Amino acid sequence: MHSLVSNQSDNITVIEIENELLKKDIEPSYHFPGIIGEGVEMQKVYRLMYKVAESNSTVLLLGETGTGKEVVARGIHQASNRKNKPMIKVNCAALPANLIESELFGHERGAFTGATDRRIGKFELAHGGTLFLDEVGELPLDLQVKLLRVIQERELERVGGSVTIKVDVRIIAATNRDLETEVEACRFRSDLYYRLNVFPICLPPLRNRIEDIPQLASFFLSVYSKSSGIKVSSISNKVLQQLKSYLWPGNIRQLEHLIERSILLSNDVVLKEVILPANSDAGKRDNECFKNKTLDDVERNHIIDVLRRCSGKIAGNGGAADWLEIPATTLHSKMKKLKIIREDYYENRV
Ligand SMILES: Nc1ncnc2c1ncn2[C@@H]1O[C@H](COP(=O)(O)OP(=O)(O)OP(=O)(O)O)[C@@H](O)[C@H]1O
Repeated sequence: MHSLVSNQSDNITVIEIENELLKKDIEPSYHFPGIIGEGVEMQKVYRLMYKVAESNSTVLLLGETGTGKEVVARGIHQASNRKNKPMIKVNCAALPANLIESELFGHERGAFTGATDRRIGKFELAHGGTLFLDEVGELPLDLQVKLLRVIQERELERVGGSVTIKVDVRIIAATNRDLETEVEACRFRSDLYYRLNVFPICLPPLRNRIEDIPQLASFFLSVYSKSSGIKVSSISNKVLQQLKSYLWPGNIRQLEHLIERSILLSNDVVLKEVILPANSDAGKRDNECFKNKTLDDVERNHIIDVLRRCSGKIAGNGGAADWLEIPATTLHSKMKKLKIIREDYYENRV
């Protein structure tokens, strides 16, 4: 009897492996509305977005400034079951340290001088939806502790309040810092880093996806031609060549602004001239955030997170396999392959 069961599960595994191989041959190309770029680097990003969107897992978006982290955060939110609830954005770098706490968690009337009314914080506003923590690497250390608690417990108290409020929020965080370096330098708490780094997605710099430049440039051309009322409908080959050989330290944002400016200066329906600054060494840096982030790393982190949320339950109703929508046998083989052991996901909470 025992060998029959194990043979059956072996057969299932073989069929699944064959299916996986077949799927690889017909890997679909993904598309997210409003996100331009069909090249191979963005296909990798879309694939990860697609895989994570419908889960509740925390996503960490990494990439240089202007690479589209906010655009991707919105894409994930729109593709999730939370799309009819708000996505609330907090820019952790834009607020003075003393205001971020009440911005995130809200405050009660009289909590501090100037708190003349009760204020609902962004966590509560995002209830049922998504909270986008932009520039999370800039968060002061004392607030990192408070954020960690809300992420772990999904509950908070408003500043000056004593009532505990439960929140159902999906977190997407973004940073252009190398958080591992920040952790080593003791500027970012390692426990918060591990909580956020559940499903990292690295956005490629524009210089690594030059195949997308013509499409992005035409997209911005049509947007800004329309909004400015100046008819410029195509781009000369010479300009396209220039755009492709530039290193784009400011990434897509820089390309967008360049096209906007060039339209205003153009007096032809074909864009024949753009004024690009000289390439600097800053743009030549390798994209650090790709370091040690293979698809296996991403998959491993995601499985561990799901296992934690399912309190270590693998099979059956409410188990991790159920959540991941794969057979328990597949999950077992993935765990074996990715060397996931009980200690990775079973926490002894005090
Ligand atoms: N794939 C894309 N398709 C269309 N527009 C894009 C894309 N990626 C980025 N953009 C545009 O480029 C600009 C910068 O994008 P975004 O703000 O998402 O970048 P970011 O990585 O969050 O930047 P920062 O780190 O500076 O906050 C925005 O105007 C956005 O609309």
